[in-house]
Amino acid sequence: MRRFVIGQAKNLIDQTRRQHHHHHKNLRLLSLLPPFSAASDSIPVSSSRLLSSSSEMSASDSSSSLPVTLDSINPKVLKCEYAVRGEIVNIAQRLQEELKTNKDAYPFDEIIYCNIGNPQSLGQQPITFFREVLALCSHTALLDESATHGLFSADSIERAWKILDQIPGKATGAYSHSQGIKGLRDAIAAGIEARDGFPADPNDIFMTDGASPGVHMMMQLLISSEKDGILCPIPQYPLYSASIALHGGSLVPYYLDEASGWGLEISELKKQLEDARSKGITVRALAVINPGNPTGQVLAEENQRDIVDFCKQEGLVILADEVYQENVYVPDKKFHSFKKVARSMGYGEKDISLVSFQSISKGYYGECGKRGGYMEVTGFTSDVREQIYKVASVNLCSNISGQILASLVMSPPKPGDDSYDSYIAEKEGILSSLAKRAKTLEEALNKLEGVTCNRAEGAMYLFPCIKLPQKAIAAAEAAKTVPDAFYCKRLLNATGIVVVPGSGFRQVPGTWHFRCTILPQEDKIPAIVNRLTEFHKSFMDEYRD
Ligand SMILES: Cc1ncc(COP(=O)(O)O)c(C=O)c1O
Repeated sequence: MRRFVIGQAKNLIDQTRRQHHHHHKNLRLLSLLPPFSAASDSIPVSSSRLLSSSSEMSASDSSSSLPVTLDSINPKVLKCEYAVRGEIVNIAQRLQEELKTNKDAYPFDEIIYCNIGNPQSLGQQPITFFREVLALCSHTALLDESATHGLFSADSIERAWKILDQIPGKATGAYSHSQGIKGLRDAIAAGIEARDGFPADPNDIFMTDGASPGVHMMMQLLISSEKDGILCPIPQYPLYSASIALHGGSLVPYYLDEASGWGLEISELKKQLEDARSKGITVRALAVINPGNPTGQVLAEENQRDIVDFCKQEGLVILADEVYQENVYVPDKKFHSFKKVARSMGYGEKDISLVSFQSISKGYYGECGKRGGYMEVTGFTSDVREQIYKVASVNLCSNISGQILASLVMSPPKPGDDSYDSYIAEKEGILSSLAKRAKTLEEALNKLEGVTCNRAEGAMYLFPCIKLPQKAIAAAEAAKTVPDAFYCKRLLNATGIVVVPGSGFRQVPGTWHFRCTILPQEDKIPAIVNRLTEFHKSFMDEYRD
C-alpha cells in the first residue's frame, strides 16, 4: 500500500515537473492539498468584521470589566504601525470575502495582492532541490531509495544525509543550539566566504526565524530609551520604524534622494546625525537596506565605502539589511555585502561593528512562510556577544526547517551536481521573469499622467511618485484619509489591486507614492497594467485641477 501511494505520488510529481509551467496541471496537484487562501495568514486582530467568533466583543463594549484596555496596554505597542498589512489589506480581505458570495459585487473577479513581498502566494514555485532536501530531512523514511524509486535527485539525498549527520540523533524535531545547528552555520559561513572572498566564522552566525527577529534582537540590544536613535532610510521598510517604536527608541531619518534614483548622500547622513545629536539623542546605529525596500535601488560599491567610513568615524553600528542580495535585475549594478566592502577597505573585527541580515524569504527562493534567516554579527566584544547569545537563548532556537533552508540558500548545488542544471534553470527562470515584470510595470507606471517611477534595480517593488491634484488632496482630507491612502483605496475598489500607500514607509512631506510588488505572475501583468491605466485615467478625469 505504502509503495503504491509513493508510486502514485511519484507519477503525479513527475507529471507536475514535466508541466512545471502549466498552470492548470499544477492546480490539479494543489487541489490535493488543504484549501489555501492567500490572505488567511494575515487577518489582523483589529479587523473585527472578518472574525465571526461568537465570543468576540466589539472595541466599544462598555459593559466589559476585563482588565486590559487600550489605556492600560504598553503605549509602545499603540505607537507601532505596520502598513504592509494595514487598513487597505483589511479592506481587500473583506472584498475577497464578499466576492466569494457575490461574484458580481465589484467590477473585478479577484483581489491581486501587490502589497507584500510574498512570492509563493502569487504562484512562484519553490526551488525543487531545496524542497527535496527539506522533505528528506523531515521524513527520513524517504531516504530509502528502494521505496522512492528515483523520486529524489542524488545530490539532494547526499545533502540530506550530510545535514542529518550534523544533527544530534538526526532529530529535526528537537531544539538546536540557540545560534542554530553548528554544521548548518558552517555551510552558511562557507557560503559567505565564497560570496565575499573574505573569511566568515560560523560562531558569528545567529540563525533566526526570518530576518525580522534578528532586527528586533539588535534593536533590543541597542535601544534603552528614546534617547537612543537609529538612523533609518526614508522611505524605509516599516519593520524598522515598528521595531524602533516597540523598543522605545528614536528613529533618526535620512532621506534617500528620489531624483538621483534613491541615492544615499553622506551629507544627508551627517546633517541628520548632527541634528539628532543636538536634540540629545545618542545615535547608535545606521540601518541600510541594500537592495532597497520599498525603493529598489542597489548601492554602488563606492557609496558603500563612504557609508562604512562614515560609520567608522561616527562610531555607529552598521545594520545591513541584505535580504534582497539575490534580487538584482540590471546589468550595471551588482550586490556587494557591507562586510566585503568593509574588509576590502582593510577594516577588521576591531574597527567596525557590523550586523548583516539575510533571509530565505526573498531572492529566487521566496520561502517566507518557512521562516528562516540569519544575522552575521561581527565587530562586537566577547562580553557583548554573550549578551546577544543570552537573548537568542531566551527564544531557545529558530525553527529547524528554516535553518536547513538557510543553509541551502547559502550553499546551493554546484556545477556537476545532479540537480545543478535544473536548479540553475529554475533560479534563472524566476530572476529573469522578475526583471521582465519590473521593467513592464515600471514602463506602464511612467506612462501615467503625473506619475514618475524609478527603475527597480533590485528587490521586489516599484515605488512610483504620484503628483496628486489639489482636488484629490482636498477630497482625501474631506474623507479624513491621507492622500496616497485615498488613491490606493480607490484603486482597490475599482480594480481589486492591493498596493501600499507611500505614507506607510514615510516619504518627503508633500510627496505621495505607493508601493507595488513585481510579484504577480507574468500572465497577470497585462491585466494589471490595463486596470491600473484605466483607473488612473478616470481618477485624474475626476480630480484633475
Ligand atoms: C528589507 C526587508 N528586511 C527584512 C524583511 C523581513 O523578512 P523576513 O522576516 O521574512 O526575513 C523584509 C520583508 O519583506 C524586508 O523587505
